[in-house]
Amino acid sequence: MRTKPYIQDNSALGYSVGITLDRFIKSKQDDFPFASGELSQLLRDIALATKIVNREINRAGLSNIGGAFGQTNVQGEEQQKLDVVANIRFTRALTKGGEVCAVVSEEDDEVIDLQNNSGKYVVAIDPLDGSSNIDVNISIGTVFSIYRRVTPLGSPIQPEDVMQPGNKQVAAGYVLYGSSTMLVYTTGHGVNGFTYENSLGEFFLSHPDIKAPETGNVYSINEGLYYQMAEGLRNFVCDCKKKNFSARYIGSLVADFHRNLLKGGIYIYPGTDNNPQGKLRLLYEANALAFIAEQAGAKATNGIDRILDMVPTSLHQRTPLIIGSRDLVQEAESFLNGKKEAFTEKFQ
Ligand SMILES: O=P(O)(O)OC[C@H]1O[C@](O)(COP(=O)(O)O)[C@@H](O)[C@@H]1O
Ligand SMILES: [Mg+2]
Ligand SMILES: [Mg+2]
Repeated sequence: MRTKPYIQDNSALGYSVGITLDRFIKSKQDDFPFASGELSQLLRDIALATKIVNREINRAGLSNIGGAFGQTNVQGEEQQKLDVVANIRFTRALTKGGEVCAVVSEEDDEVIDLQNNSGKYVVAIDPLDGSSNIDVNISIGTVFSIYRRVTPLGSPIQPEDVMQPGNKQVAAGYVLYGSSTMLVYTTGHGVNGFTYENSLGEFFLSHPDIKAPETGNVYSINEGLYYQMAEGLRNFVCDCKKKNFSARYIGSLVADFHRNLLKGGIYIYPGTDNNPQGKLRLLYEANALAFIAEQAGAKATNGIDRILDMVPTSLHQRTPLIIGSRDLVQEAESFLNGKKEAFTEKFQ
């Protein structure tokens, strides 16, 4: 019998779909020499829930799960039906997976104890980010952080399992439901992005080893808050205008962050006179994105401290967030701390 070696040739295909998320996760298990595969399985569970949520989002305009749910969450914000649906889908996937002992979710006032004391991991999640954009067909997201529990396996979960600083994350990621659906995650060994192929029902590696540009010319901030924020930040915003930067603000943190991560730019959600700690939540919004930002060479601060070093004091704690290209974040910090000459011409 004559044989010939297989030589991969994609030239006739037009495009190559490449490596699936599943296969990628498996290949990366070598990053954890003593790993038993549970973290890998947990990432797969999240990816599976993501596919289901993606389907729900896609057809929300045709089904009865668009619109308001008629209740407010613990933050006092009006829940959308998809907030609730996504919360159920993710929590259910994490419960069935068996690797997780507790979940902190934006949509639940208390920690959800999954009654699985052998689960090694704790997950903090914003099941649906940017939910005010759902009904107007604008990009939305999911954000998640994964921690290893610190108390012994088999014992009931304790506050210290849940209230860990961001620098203890073992993995974090986000999903962007945009013109395509993408899952971006890190396990502390760089950042990789996967694009969802609808008809195959698979995520494929499309953005390997993402590196954030060191600087950029995009600033993203809700300028309606201008007169309520610190003078230093106002001066920074004026400086961006003076430099003819582009203002880009979608109002979905994941989407704003993702654009700036790939193209260069800075995202700011400031503390204000009315809300000195801003709006974004430390445990399930800021920490995950800060971990990803740093892994991609970008920066994240609350204006004083590195986000990842903040020690949480409450479950739904908020924090100001300045995140994005390294040089721009440093610049904003300098303005905020009064080290830069104030830009005198006032923005009116
Ligand atoms: O409308 P604002 O005040 O600019 O706030 C926008 C921010 O609020 C959020 O929508 C909060 O997220 P949720 O939808 O998960 O509550 C962020 O995604 C976004 O960056
Ligand atoms: Mg959010
Ligand atoms: Mg949300």
